[in-house]
Amino acid sequence: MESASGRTDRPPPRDIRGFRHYPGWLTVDEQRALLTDLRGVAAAAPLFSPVTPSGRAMSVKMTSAGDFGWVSDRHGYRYAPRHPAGGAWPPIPPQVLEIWQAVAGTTRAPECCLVNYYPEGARMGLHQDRDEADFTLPVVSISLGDDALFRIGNLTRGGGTQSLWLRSGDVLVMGGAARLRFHGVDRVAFGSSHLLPQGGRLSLTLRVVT
Ligand SMILES: O=C(O)CCC(=O)C(=O)O
Ligand SMILES: [Fe+2]
Repeated sequence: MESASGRTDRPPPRDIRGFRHYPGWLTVDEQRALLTDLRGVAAAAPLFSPVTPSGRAMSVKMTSAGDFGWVSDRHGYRYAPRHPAGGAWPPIPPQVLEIWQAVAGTTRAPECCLVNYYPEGARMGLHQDRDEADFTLPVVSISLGDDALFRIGNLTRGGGTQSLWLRSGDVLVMGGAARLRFHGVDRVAFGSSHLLPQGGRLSLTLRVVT
């Protein structure tokens, strides 16, 4: 079937512990177009360094698009209708919505597109995404820029894990019975991609929040 953007050769997914990995979903031209859209998002809603409830600064910088953005501070983790600086979040770019529609398997639209920027040395510890109201709906991630070593664990903390490299243009669907699996980013191979002039990695994660 032809996708909305006209490309007919989208790759089939690979199953890893119930997560669906689509290597090379986006062409390089599509990645560049997406990056242009994200510059617009970051201009309207600047990247910030979230602080965990325990007071530690996260190594990842974040912002969001959509009706809600994900924020973290001394008061905890939550979805918020406004950027910490007070403004509304910009709309989710149409190209991002198209990707969701192609892979998410739901008629609901995402309400949050969390944008994570991983500068050199940044990582994200193993965690579950459980601030959303309905775990029957997936979280979809899109990777841009440097390669990331992504680790998938279990439905509870501990136990064996499995890792894969997420590369620029890859899409990952975290849904179904795997929706609450622990996952994280152990490291980013800084300089492995030339997509971002300053290096580093961007991940977009799309979520239905309410
Ligand atoms: O950067 C990634 O690929 C994963 C991000 C993630 O797990 C999250 O934002 O909850
Ligand atoms: Fe996550």
